[in-house]
Amino acid sequence: MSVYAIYFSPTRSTEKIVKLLAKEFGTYGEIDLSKQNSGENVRAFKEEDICIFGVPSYGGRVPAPALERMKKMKGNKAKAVLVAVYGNRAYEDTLLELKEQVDLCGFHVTAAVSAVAEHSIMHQFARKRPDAKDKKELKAFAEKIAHKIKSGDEKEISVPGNKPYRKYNGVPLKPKAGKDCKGCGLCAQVCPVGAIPAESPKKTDKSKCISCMRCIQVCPKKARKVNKLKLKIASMKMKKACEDRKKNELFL
Ligand SMILES: Cc1cc2nc3c(=O)[nH]c(=O)nc-3n(C[C@H](O)[C@H](O)[C@H](O)COP(=O)(O)O)c2cc1C
Repeated sequence: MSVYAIYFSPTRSTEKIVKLLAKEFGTYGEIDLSKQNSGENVRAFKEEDICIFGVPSYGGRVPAPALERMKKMKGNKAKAVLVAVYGNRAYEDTLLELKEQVDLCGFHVTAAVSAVAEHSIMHQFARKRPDAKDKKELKAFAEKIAHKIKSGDEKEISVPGNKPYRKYNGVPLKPKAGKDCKGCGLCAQVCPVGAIPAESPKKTDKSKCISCMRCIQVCPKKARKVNKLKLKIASMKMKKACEDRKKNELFL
């Protein structure tokens, strides 16, 4: 039996949460779907394997590159645990969309989790989450999931979400490099969708950019930013929906 932490996680909150859950099952392998070439190879799993799939919610949906990169996986009835990580607004159809893809790949979905993490665009929402309370709760979720799997309980789960899925057209916040950019190219190397040309990393291809904010997070000079005014307006619009502390949930 092998355990895998499989995640799309541009700013690494999803990665942290998936690993926190995976740790409860012992040692685990990692598949990082944030890497541009990560969907190229066929990956086949065994029935006894446990795969923990984590994605952030983008507009209440699974980020398109994450879905695309899962398509060549062959579940062969391996057990899947789904994790939707969201920035304290809502995750709407994310778990349902993730479940449908994972089902299509031939996994058996045994549990699902929604978990709150600091908003990767508007950091004032869910700041510093997952915090100690979240971590304790997520650990308890993992124990319950492990118990379900160990006991051989194969009960199908249902997750919240509606069809047709919410429309998602991206967010109009595309990071740009300012005068502090030294052209080191680190952002171009790690961009999940190749939106930053390696030969001129000051530029961003807006048609490819998914606004994941990874380039801002990794820039050693803090030279990449989104438009301040647009960010402020977006934050004001989101304030009411994001203010109160949202909860983590377990679906077993
Ligand atoms: C483009 C984009 C769209 C987002 N949409 C939502 C959303 O609809 N609801 C929400 O609660 N959080 C939303 N968030 C916040 C992320 O889901 C959250 O910060 C998550 O932890 C980011 O995961 P990561 O750190 O693994 O990249 C969005 C973030 C980005 C970058």
